[in-house]
Amino acid sequence: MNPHHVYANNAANSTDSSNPFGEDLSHRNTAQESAWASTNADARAVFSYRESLLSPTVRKQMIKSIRDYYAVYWLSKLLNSMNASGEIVRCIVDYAYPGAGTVVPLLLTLLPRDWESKKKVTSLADVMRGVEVASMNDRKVASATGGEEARGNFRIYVRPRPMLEKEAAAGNYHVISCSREKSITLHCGRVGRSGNRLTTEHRLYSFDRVFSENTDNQDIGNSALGEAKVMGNKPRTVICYGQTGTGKTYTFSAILDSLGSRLCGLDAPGFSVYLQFYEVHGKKCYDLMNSRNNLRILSDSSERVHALGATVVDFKLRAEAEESSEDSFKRWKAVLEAPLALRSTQSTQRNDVSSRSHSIFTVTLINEEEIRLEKVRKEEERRMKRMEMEMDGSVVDSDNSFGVDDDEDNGEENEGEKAEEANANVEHPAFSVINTKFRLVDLAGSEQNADTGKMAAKDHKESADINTALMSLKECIRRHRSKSGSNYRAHLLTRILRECFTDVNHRTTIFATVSPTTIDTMHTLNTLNHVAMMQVRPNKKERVTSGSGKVKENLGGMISNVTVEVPIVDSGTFNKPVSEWTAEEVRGWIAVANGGKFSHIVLPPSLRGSDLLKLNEMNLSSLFDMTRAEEITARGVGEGSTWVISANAESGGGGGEGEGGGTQTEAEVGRARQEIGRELFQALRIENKHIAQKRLMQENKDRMIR
Ligand SMILES: Nc1ncnc2c1ncn2[C@@H]1O[C@H](COP(=O)(O)OP(=O)(O)OP(=O)(O)O)[C@@H](O)[C@H]1O
Repeated sequence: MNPHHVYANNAANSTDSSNPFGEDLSHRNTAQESAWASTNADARAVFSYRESLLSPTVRKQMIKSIRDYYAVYWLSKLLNSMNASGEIVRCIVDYAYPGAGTVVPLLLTLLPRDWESKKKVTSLADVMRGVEVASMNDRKVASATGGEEARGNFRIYVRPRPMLEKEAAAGNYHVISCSREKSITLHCGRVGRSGNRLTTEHRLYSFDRVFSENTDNQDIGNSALGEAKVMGNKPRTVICYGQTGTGKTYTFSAILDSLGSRLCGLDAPGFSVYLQFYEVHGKKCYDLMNSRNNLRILSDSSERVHALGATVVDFKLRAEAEESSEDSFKRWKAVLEAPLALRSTQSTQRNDVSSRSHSIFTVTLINEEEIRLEKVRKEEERRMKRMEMEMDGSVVDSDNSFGVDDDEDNGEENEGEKAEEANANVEHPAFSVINTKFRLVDLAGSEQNADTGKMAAKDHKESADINTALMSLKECIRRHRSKSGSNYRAHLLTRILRECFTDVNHRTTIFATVSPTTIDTMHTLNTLNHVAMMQVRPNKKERVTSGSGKVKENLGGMISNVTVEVPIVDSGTFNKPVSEWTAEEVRGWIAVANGGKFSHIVLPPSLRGSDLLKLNEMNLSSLFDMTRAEEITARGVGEGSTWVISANAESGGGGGEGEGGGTQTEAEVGRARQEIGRELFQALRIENKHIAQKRLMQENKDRMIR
């Protein structure tokens, strides 16, 4: 047996946590991560993203890739605007990035000169195309989102929070950036299964509004409440949505303060303000204004939803004539202090004070005169009805119009009491005459199993309930947007928010909060993808070209997706003969040679250039003599320390790495192996010849100068 083959099998069975790059990979080897790596595709993705933070080599390349993306983005914009000649651009680029990174080769692809010899960088040319698509679509979206009608009654705002101190201390770096108040770019990096290449994806999304990390709370409050004096003249719901620990409650509190300060500064004699505050926890509903009393959610005959028995606090705008707006605001804070403290929270792995429920706060602003008139009208209606019934000789019924009681979990109640309470609610001005209604919702955060590792079974169930509620909400919004009917009855939360999907006059703003850090890339991706789907499509027919040349369906607000493959090991300049390459240089070359064709191959860590040259085509093929089953087993044990090859990945499938691919017969795998061995053999010789030529030219040049 070939000695290298023996090594391959040893490597596959090794439990050594070091990898060919000499890094500490202990973080890869926990039992859970091994399980993730071989079973759950989603968890595997989290693992790859984490790797782009934890491995110093990957981290360096990831940061460089983000920097290069922006350099290319702005330089391509500059190019477009100044109509510069190739030579000028080359000078600018050389000055700004002297021989560094991928920027220069990227921009060189723009220049007609040398175009033919740059053919091997086709994927880089694709990157440029992607960037152009991004800037083009940016303009399209800006104009398409202009009309009020076209935008529908949902608005999507995105608020990234700043990086927390503990995150920075743990070595996190930024993977998002916001520009021009409308767009946000998320940079995702995923390490390929071989450990040789990093795929960086730069996803540019456009929304109604994107705040910067430094936006202050007052700005947030103003955006949530609108420009109107108090809170707009249309009923409105603001929903804080996002991953756990990203600032939903922080944003919710900011909006509450802004609302309070607006109301307290109001000089509106004859108006009353009514407050309700309750939370949905699992299938139950609790009154936060009154010691967490159990509430029932009922729908009336016109399908309006009411929290039966919820305390309605009459907040006097000016308790006394001489009360200042500052004192009024203090009163506002005092009224809300107890309910805020009563919310279900828990310390979790991601947030010391994590909300475990969905809090719903409602403010109703009512003109007392209208209430008086409404009462008169109602009394008159009742009197007429009674008279009609007396004339018919039928029984007089109460005007309890509540028809549906869907929450079976809340137990039986005395019917008389229920009717009485229902009447009380119906009669309450907050539900009969509404001049302006503003509802603020702080959703519980979405979580993934990776975040809930230390939770008890009960907490996992709670977390699953939260995710179910959020899924229902997303589905309702998606259906509403695609006009395919509403299914708000699916969950208590969506029943409460029914008007958002059924009332054409109701305005809903989603504040999607996201984390800026590497470790949360997967979450941020999910949040942005979900809110992008909630956003009205700027143009239904619009398609987006990704950097890899694939056409993808536009995700509502998402407008561009650029994918760049980055070798993890720096290739250096390759100006010494192959026979002199160190093991590190061999890996560097493997990662980039033939446009990355061999990048998924993992070679024995100590294989030097001289060793490689000794192998013929057959010997090179046998380096990868592993069946698919072995390959999968090998993934669990310190990824990157095994030799793997997937015929799928190598035959141009692109997505072969880490995806598992389709089933292959042994003969197919064998053929693929032979093919790659032959190509590798030839590529090595061509590279050797090329280096020798370069050397000769350089020597001639030096001689001429002398
Ligand atoms: N924009 C911001 N500026 C400064 N700090 C912030 C910001 N957003 C959030 N934070 C901080 O981040 C932490 C988590 O915020 P918060 O509790 O609001 O998250 P959450 O999304 O409500 O989490 P959960 O879903 O678990 O309840 C808090 O310490 C908060 O002070």
